[in-house]
Amino acid sequence: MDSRTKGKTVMEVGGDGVAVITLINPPVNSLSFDVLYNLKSNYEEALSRNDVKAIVITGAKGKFSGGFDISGFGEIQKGTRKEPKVGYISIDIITDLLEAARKPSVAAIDGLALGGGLELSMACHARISTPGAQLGLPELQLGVIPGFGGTQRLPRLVGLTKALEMILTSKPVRAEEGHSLGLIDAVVPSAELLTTARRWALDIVERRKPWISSLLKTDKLPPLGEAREILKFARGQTRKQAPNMKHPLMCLDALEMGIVSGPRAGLEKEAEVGSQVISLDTTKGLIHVFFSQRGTAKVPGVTDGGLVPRKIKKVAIIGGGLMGSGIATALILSNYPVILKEVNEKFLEAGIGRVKANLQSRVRKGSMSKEKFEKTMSLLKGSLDYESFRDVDMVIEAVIENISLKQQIFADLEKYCPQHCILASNTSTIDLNKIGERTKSQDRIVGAHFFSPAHVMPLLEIVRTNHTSAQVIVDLLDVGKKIKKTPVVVGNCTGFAVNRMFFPYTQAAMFLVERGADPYLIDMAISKFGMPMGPFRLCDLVGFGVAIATATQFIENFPERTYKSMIIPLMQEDKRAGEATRKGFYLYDDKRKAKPDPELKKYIEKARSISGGNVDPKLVKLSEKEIIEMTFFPVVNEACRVFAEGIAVKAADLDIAAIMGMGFPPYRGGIMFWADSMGSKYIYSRLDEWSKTYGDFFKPCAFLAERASKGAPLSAPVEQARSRL
Ligand SMILES: CCCCCCCCCCC[C@H](O)CC(=O)SCCNC(=O)CCNC(=O)[C@H](O)C(C)(C)COP(=O)(O)OP(=O)(O)OC[C@H]1O[C@@H](n2cnc3c(N)ncnc32)[C@H](O)[C@@H]1OP(=O)(O)O
Ligand SMILES: NC(=O)c1ccc[n+]([C@@H]2O[C@H](COP(=O)([O-])OP(=O)(O)OC[C@H]3O[C@@H](n4cnc5c(N)ncnc54)[C@H](O)[C@@H]3O)[C@@H](O)[C@H]2O)c1
Repeated sequence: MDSRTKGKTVMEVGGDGVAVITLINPPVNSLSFDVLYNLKSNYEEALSRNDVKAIVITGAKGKFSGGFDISGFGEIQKGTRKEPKVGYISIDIITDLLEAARKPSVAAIDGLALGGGLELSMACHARISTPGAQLGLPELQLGVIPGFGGTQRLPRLVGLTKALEMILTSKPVRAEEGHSLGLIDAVVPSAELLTTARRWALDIVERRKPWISSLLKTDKLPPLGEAREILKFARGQTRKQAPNMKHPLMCLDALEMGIVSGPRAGLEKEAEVGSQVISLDTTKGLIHVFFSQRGTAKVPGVTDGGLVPRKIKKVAIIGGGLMGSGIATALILSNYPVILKEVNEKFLEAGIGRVKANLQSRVRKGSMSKEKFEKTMSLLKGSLDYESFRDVDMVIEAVIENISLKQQIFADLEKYCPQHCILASNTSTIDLNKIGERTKSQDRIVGAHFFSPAHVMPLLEIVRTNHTSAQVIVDLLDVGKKIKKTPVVVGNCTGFAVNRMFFPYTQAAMFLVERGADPYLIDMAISKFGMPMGPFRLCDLVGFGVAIATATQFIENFPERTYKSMIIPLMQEDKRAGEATRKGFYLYDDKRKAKPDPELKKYIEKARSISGGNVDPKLVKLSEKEIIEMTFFPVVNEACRVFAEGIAVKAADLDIAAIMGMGFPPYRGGIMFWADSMGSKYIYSRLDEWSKTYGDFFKPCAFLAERASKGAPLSAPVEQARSRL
């Protein structure tokens, strides 16, 4: 393959008169422009050759195609590639050349056909798939729309309601479901895929099988009035679920056009909208997230050294509380045998009970069978001592946040566990060097910081000290992948990346409220911005005990930039400690529904009198934009410090950490990406102004000041920022 080109197709014509065109672009045979243009020329050749009666399209190495090459969107966004004529690929190539051809085509789908891959197959005249293959249109998840005819062909193949479900949720279906939906014509074992597809194609030629153009099908479409009602409902739901995004509604416009005015008009609308969405900010953010998420597992100096992850056959967890039970659940769900250690029978039973409850909730929701439940639970064994730790490959400590207890446990682990065993801690704040102080095993000590609930939250912060070996990090990255977490490797410091970046967020909110802002308006503005909830609702959810413990760590470690508000401690004194006590910043009813509490004012006033601050008329009347800036720019400031200190290797890792650890809206691209969309100069100037009025809590850090002075993006690596001078 030419090193300048990205992928290709190859065509082989058999003695049976079938031309097999294979998509080749490892690792997922994505449809780059090179692949698409090659496909076009192979197709033209096949149509012009007298020895070709029919065509089969397939993908190399067990994968049909993962869709359009996503990096192509980036090239168009950056202007490094000229956009093809609108509709050139979807109408000129896929519809007029391929679907409308005089010779029939069959898609032979192995493994997966996603996005443009599935769309290409839907333009063929039949689809044969291997069992379990993933079929879907996940484009909305990337901020784009199905742009190779998917908005028109999918509803015609599976019906409008199912097509809407597949497109709006971005969730794929398996081949077997695809078969029952009418998306797939036959499911056959991998070894029979090509022969079946060839035979099917010849059967179409010989009229033994129907020659179906998906675009011309109407039998699965509801009557117009009903279709309009279905689309209206879908629009309403979309507005509610994705209020800050335009592209899902634009996608519905294309779908509707096809149903109301016919598939050709629908294709034209899809092409027009497809081209428009590429330049939306939300699309840029989501595409950045796609690549950044895959980039977190690439750690310079660690994963580029050829190290192979060792096999982790058995894991032990110490502490079966909230976190330990969640971590155990995540591990057994991915088939790791787990030993759970607790202090006594009662706590052990409670810990195992929590794991059971986590799994039972899946059984209740129908996502786990009873058999699978029993099998998964059988991987968990309880223990009250370390005897069974003699053959474990990894231990994750998740006992209460107490330094001397953790130090004792690690000293014990060194005695009982084999030499190769990884010694991990789930501590949220304690210095890992201190935890391992009483051992000689510093090279195998690492942080495995899960987020609560650990079996649900997607992020795993892997915390390395200066002594942690690269092998241990590679091993933990592999475990993270197997338990379906996105791992982010960070350095050792108070709060690591996520808690450290987001601590100022709650602090800023407390500051604003003490100076007269309305807490409920702050929560509302932040929810509208796209966070799952505002800072006050979050404090209630986490509980004031945890909030105070975390604040104490930050006050001790970063006193110069911590705002010491008394609101939470004052409420805690009155035994209102958040949602668990049904009272915090909000009041909670039996169904855990939150409502504002007029009594909150009393605590705010008392805290204000303790801090000596006054109500500031400007802060009483903050606009939503100002609320967002005053709460998130301090987060950006701290993220800059984390980046400058090398706690995170790449700014994109902080983007993923913010999205997956804190629920920062992915369509804003993550904290650093979002900050760069506003510019370092602007953020610096706002923080600088507030720090002069309100104190050092807002003071921009040296890194931010430097980048602002150069007009350099915050996310640029140091070298790149210099070169912009
Ligand atoms: C006229 C208008 C403008 C013109 C533009 C042209 C028109 C454009 C119209 C677009 C039409 C089309 O409808 C749009 C699309 O098809 S968008 C793509 C849709 N597909 C997806 O969203 C799938 C994305 N990929 C995945 O979900 C997964 O990668 C997977 C395929 C399920 C495989 O998962 P897994 O095995 O876990 O592997 P990884 O996720 O780690 O991926 C491995 C590497 O492959 C890279 N990758 C994957 N998919 C793509 C892709 N579609 N494009 C480019 N690269 C892809 C991924 O980044 C990994 O790379 P690294 O190894 O380097 O990390
Ligand atoms: N709660 C969170 O949201 C959260 C999030 C991330 C990390 N963490 C960290 O995870 C750790 C555990 O937190 P948690 O919320 O699960 O606490 P928890 O109080 O719910 O559970 C701790 C468990 O450890 C057990 N334990 C204590 N000493 C033990 C010993 N010697 N051997 C075995 N078990 C022992 C206790 O009996 C208790 O069941 C802490 O370090 C915490 O900072 C907590």
